[in-house]
Amino acid sequence: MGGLSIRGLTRSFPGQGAAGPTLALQPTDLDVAPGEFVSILGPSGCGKSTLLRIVAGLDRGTAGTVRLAGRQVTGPGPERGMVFQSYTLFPWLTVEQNILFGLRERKVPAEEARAIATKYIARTGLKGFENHWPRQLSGGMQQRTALARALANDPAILLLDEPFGALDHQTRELMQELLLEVWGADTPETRKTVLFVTHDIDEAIFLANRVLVMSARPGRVKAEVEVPLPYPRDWTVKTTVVFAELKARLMAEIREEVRKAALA
Ligand SMILES: Nc1ncnc2c1ncn2[C@@H]1O[C@H](COP(=O)(O)OP(=O)(O)OP(=O)(O)O)[C@@H](O)[C@H]1O
Repeated sequence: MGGLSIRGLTRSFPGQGAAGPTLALQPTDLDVAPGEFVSILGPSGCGKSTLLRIVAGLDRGTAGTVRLAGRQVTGPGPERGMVFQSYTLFPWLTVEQNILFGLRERKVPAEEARAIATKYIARTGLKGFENHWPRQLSGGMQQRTALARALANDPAILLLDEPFGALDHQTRELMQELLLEVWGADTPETRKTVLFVTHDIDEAIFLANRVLVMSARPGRVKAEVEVPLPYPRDWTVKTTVVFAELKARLMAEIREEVRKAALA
């Protein structure tokens, strides 16, 4: 699946009134290998969402390049699947229709589209809820549907911006396990590349091959930590010494940045 290569990416937003421009992202380089799962941690306002939105093609960098599977990103495309923190299902469509949406847009034949939807409904534990409306679903179920909708398009990369941020703690932990199950259901060759933005250190470690820490604004990648825990993982890895050591390292990195952001 698609590897990501970012070179010299910056983003500044024009200021309003007397305020000068906001530099959201300092020149940033980042390589993510095909099938790699990378978490991005950083203090509020450090440019995490900006980075993800540019990779998604929903925003443009002020300078620099983003390439996915060798192709320059210039706008949104079905090879990039996104899930946001806020619930973004189409309220006038059922669970199944939401999942079918991108497939219909791409004119995938109806029978094939339905088979794909059925596969992801099963993988995300939504069987029996196909005909429910989003308003009838819990937050966790809505995010399962959003994940299934993103995966149904068979994207090269999944861009997840705090997808579990609005969920209660227990649901969030279940969703983390579900995400790893769904991601791990593919073979290592066909596994999706994932960029996962979060504020939660445990979540970042539990999910990823590699955790990046961004500096306070203007953001840049200031540290990266490999996570040497084998997959498949379940919640018990959170109780291991390796996990605790990684957490201590990342807490030290992130505390420094959160303090800088708070004093800025
Ligand atoms: N459209 C915009 N216009 C002006 N400034 C913006 C815009 N989008 C983001 N910014 C500014 O850019 C900086 C980075 O924002 P961004 O949302 O990327 O941060 P973040 O790390 O995702 O924050 P959080 O963790 O709170 O979601 C912030 O100072 C924000 O106010």
